[in-house]
Amino acid sequence: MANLDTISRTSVVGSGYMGGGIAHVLALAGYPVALADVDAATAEKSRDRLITQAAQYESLGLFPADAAAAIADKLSAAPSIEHAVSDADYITEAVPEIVDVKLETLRRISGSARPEAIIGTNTSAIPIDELAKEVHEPSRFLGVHWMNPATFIPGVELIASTYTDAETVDVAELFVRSLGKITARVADAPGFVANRLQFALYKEALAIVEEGTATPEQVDAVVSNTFGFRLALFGPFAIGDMAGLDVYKGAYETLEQAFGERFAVPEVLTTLVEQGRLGVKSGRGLLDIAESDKDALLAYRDNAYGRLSALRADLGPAPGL
Ligand SMILES: NC(=O)C1=CN([C@@H]2O[C@H](COP(=O)(O)OP(=O)(O)OC[C@H]3O[C@@H](n4cnc5c(N)ncnc54)[C@H](O)[C@@H]3O)[C@@H](O)[C@H]2O)C=CC1
Ligand SMILES: O=C(O)[C@@H](O)C(=O)[C@H](O)[C@@H](O)CO
Repeated sequence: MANLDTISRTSVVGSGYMGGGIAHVLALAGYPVALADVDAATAEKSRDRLITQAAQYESLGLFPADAAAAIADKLSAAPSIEHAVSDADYITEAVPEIVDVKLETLRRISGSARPEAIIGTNTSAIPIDELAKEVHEPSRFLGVHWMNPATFIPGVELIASTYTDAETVDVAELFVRSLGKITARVADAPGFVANRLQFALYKEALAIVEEGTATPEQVDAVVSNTFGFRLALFGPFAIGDMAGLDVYKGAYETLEQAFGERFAVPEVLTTLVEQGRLGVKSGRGLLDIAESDKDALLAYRDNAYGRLSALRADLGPAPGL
């Protein structure tokens, strides 16, 4: 049975944007965090930066009282990668998204870490199987994809490679959840789920701008105030089931006429509509939402959207955007 008894000391290799945020979360949870970077001086500067940032977050009420002192107590700057990982039980790799840099770093990490130490790479899109080839004892290696900024985004993707031991995934999931994060296990495909979808959207948004349909500012306003607003609370399939898959099918037919194969009506959608599985309005859609939950779900939705609108009104517009 997976448990956290085996994790007491952690290390973050690559103490930049993501590694720094992950180090904040680990330190706030009470774990010693050994920071490593390109050299000792950079690791030391990162430690200073993270303590200063923690004090700022604390003053803003984003971190608990005394967070900066607690983080200062837990963060250390290691003289080397090898030194940082030598006695760590859980190691985060967060060096730049350059395959050769990651492979070399993972070779160094896994060559110096204890064989039972778990190593999680924060890669955005590189298949874990590809990175595993340079990892000594790859059964303890997996993708642990935190989102930017790691401190405040709740979701973390967990990606096992062909070599990852099931126990490793279980312990990593238990650990990341114990840090207050929401984990999702996904298969080892390039971009996993988050970036595969995020970058598909981004490319279509660029096409909209390039063809003159909207400016970048208009695209951002539409997305953040329409379906992006909904995505803060529900995923695309829940949203589709609440909208009505017959409506989705009709919209795809229009888009297919305009844009061709790229927007062809998905076969699964045609099948569901033919079966009368339109979503909440017909009892079932792509998801198995129980009929008995329908009213409560829609009531939850309306309340959540109303409260999210109030929060956004309270926050006001983002400066400069
Ligand atoms: N920035 C983002 O929005 C997100 C990035 N990621 C992924 O996280 C990883 C890190 O990205 P960022 O934090 O944005 O990069 P970053 O550039 O902010 O930080 C990378 C850190 O690694 C250090 N570094 C570079 N080469 C090194 C080496 N050979 N050994 C040790 N340290 C080295 C750098 O000095 C820097 O401190 C990448 O794989 C990236 O794709 C994942 C989610 C979001
Ligand atoms: O957006 C995020 O935080 C993650 O999905 C990422 O990995 C980033 O997109 C990164 O790839 C570039 O910011």
